[in-house]
Amino acid sequence: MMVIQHSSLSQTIDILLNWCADNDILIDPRLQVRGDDDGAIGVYSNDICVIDPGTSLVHIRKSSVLSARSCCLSEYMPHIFSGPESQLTLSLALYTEMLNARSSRWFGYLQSLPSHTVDLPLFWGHGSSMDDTSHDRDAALKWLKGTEVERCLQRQPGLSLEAINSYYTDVAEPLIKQRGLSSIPNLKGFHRAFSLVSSRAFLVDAYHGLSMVPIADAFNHSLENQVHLETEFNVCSQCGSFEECPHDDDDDSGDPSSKNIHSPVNLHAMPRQDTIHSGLMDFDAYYEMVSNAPILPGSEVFNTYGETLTNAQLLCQYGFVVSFNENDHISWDLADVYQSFTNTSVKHSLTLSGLEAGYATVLRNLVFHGVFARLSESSLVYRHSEAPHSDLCLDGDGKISHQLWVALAFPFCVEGNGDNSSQESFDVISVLDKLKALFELQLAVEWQVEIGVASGDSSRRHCGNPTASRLVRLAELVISLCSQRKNSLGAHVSGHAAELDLNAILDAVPHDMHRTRDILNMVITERSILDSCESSWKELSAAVFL
Ligand SMILES: C[S@@+](CC[C@H](N)C(=O)[O-])C[C@H]1O[C@@H](n2cnc3c(N)ncnc32)[C@H](O)[C@@H]1O
Repeated sequence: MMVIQHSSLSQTIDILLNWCADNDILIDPRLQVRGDDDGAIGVYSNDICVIDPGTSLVHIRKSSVLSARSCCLSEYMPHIFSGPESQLTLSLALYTEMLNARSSRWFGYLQSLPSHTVDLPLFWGHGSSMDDTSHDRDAALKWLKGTEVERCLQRQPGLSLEAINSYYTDVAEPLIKQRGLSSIPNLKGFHRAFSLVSSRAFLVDAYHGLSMVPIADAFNHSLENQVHLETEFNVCSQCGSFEECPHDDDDDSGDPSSKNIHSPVNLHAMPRQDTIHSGLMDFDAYYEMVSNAPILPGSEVFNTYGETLTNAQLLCQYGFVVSFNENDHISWDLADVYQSFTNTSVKHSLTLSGLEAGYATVLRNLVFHGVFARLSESSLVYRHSEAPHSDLCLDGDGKISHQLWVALAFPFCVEGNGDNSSQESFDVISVLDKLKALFELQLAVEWQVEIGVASGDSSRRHCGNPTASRLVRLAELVISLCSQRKNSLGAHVSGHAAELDLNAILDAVPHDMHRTRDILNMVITERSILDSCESSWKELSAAVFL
């Protein structure tokens, strides 16, 4: 195993920067790579002037990135570019170089990486029960039940601890032992490599795929960010060529547009100001970190690891959370929604597959039918366009996504369509008409609530109206979905999170139990989102007056 011989973070950074110079990684002199008191690295502006957007600040020679293509065991590795397997393959690539220690051509870079396994929830259940963090880990694991963190962990079965351990035993260890690297491998070391890949890797192009990119990975994350990595993804997947190459003929797709199209990832339409090199430079040989916002003198320069990442996603992949995250939301899948029907008095005759098929059909036809033409007028439903994991969610204000609204309202609107209501075929137009009428009525009632006319003649006109009855049942479902979720938060803990004074519990947790504190803060956020949604729909339901 590699032993770091340096005595301080600044020495580590010096070694890194010397290695960068030797490996043709060019950093604008107005940037400074610096350590902080916690031993972490960040990038800062050390200029006295603002650095303009569109400035190319770091050039990273493509051959300097560490990937399954470039590592010492490359010829024995599959080249997989996406999905869980690409993370495992890159972990193996990184681990082999870590085992090579000083003889690795990335030693100067590797010695600058965190020397411990990044603290991902994935590993919390499997640390030593003897160490002084075990109490914190155990408490955090109990509180994360039913939260978005648990859902994040479950969403990637291919990257569960069991899957990682099996990959190590079945693939990584045998290959490393067979090739006889300088150090003996062990599972703990592989976990560290995996955690570094999870928290630092970039998908750069069709040749290197997921890669460790020195210096690009020294920037910390913020939603208010100033730089991003720019790469040309569509290079030749066999030789990395940006130009025409002999492998072009190997592409038998017959689609000429699939060959060597150089559409950049993260392209910002700004004039480029290359300040590093005044002479001739082969730009195709580099990836670049480019500014996308003004960088103030002396400030830290941030990248974003994803514009839509929630705290649960940040914690699971990168091991940290931010204090206020506007992306935080609560998600369900269709099976959860279906389950909620059976937990209420709402009668329906749908099967889960009927709901899945109906939901998909309705979503495809929504726009043409204008169901949500007046969506912007609603204070309870929002248009959810980004769907990295789930469409069925509540946003940070407790509004439901239009997809969740459809999934919940569909059973009431499909009933009465003959015997097909439990089948996968139904009269689409009739269902869309009912959904539209339902949403229009909801807007009218929302308006009544807003102006304070929650009783009186205007609402009595809903009496006996089947659309009004659907609206009440929809509200019942939303309320039930929220309360079920609240009851499942920290489900193990004596008493449901829904009833506990979570702020008092948080106050009593010592500050060094940061995992428990982070998770409790998330439980508090999730409960307040659910409370807010539940109370608005109760108010709406009370205003319908059947
Ligand atoms: C790509 S690295 C960034 C460089 C890193 N600070 C280092 O010392 O090498 C990602 C890691 O930096 C830390 N990090 C990045 N952004 C952060 C933020 N906004 N708050 C707290 N930690 C952050 C986390 O530990 C994360 O796993």
